[in-house]
Amino acid sequence: MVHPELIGFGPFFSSQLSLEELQSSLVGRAVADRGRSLLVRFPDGDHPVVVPGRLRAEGALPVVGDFVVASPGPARTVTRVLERRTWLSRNAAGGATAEQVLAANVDVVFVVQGLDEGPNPRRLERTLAAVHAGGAEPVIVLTKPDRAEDLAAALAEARAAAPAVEVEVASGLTGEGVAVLAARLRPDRTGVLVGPSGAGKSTLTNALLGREAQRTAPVRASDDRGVHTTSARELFPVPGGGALVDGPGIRELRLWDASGLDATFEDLAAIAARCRFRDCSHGAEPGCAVREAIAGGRIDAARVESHRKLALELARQAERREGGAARAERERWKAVSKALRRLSRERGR
Ligand SMILES: Nc1nc2c(ncn2[C@@H]2O[C@H](COP(=O)(O)OP(=O)(O)OP(=O)(O)O)[C@@H](O)[C@H]2O)c(=O)[nH]1
Ligand SMILES: [Zn+2]
Repeated sequence: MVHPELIGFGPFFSSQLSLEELQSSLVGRAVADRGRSLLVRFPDGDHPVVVPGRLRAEGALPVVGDFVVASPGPARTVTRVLERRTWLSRNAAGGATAEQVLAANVDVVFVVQGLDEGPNPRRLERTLAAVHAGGAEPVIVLTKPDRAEDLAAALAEARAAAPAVEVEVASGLTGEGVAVLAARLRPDRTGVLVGPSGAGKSTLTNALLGREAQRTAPVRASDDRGVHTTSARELFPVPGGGALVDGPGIRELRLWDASGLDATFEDLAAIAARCRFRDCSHGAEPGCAVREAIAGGRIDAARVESHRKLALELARQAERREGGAARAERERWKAVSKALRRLSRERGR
């Protein structure tokens, strides 16, 4: 049995399932996450599911976009979260260095910036690095073209910050470019819009979903408290194909891992490969190809500086994280040696 109602369900996921699971109605996709409750779309309809504490302990909590397997029965319980193909994550708010996955199995991330403020290359680089880290395809979307002082210059600036990323111009107000973005979600890809407050994400989302402009989308599903409006991350089918994840908390992505950095700075990496020293800091070392490229106007000094800052930030994060892991390991060994001492005391008695 195929699952046409499970947008984005394909071979990557079906190969993780047994034949029985595939034929059951117990495979679904999480479509709404309200913090404490999770709504899952199954072939036989939407059901709120129970998420066992075991998954929390394993750090495998399902989020919007995840494909899950549930146990049968009136209260469906998630027994398994399928391996994610991609994800969108940020550091948990509040500065703790814990990763928070905002949405799973996202194919395309629209990185939105408003042309009233102009593209912000440094912010673009930071966001793109976070997107690349989760494996999704980024697309830069410049909104409010009517507010641009110089549209061509703005486009050039955005392209320079992300040589390998497509740049689109779109407006949810006039409808310009909306069809182009919608086409990127067909036939059944999952997209998400990220970007600073006021950039035009809600306006674009409404245009893509073909719904009335509104600040908060009413949640159509109901739970035991009845239909209500809430701030949840939610997956909406897009007319014409695909889906869009919408909801709070997807504003400013903070970096999580370094794997996205190289993809964002491919041009710099290519130049740095020609530095005489492999660990060149592009400071005072002789034979530095990067300094040469800056002097020759082939790369922007601000872009090199941005890369240096992001790399440093990642190194600090990694250090903090490893510090935490080392502490946990010490505690574990303390507990083990204490238990051993107790054991040997008891034996000695
Ligand atoms: N001039 C102009 N204004 C636009 C355009 N698109 C959106 N806006 C306006 O920009 C303002 C912010 O748009 P939103 O869609 O609410 O922005 P947002 O990114 O969702 O903001 P948050 O919800 O705070 O994250 C609104 O007043 C929109 O009407 C556009 O193409 N041109
Ligand atoms: Zn160098």
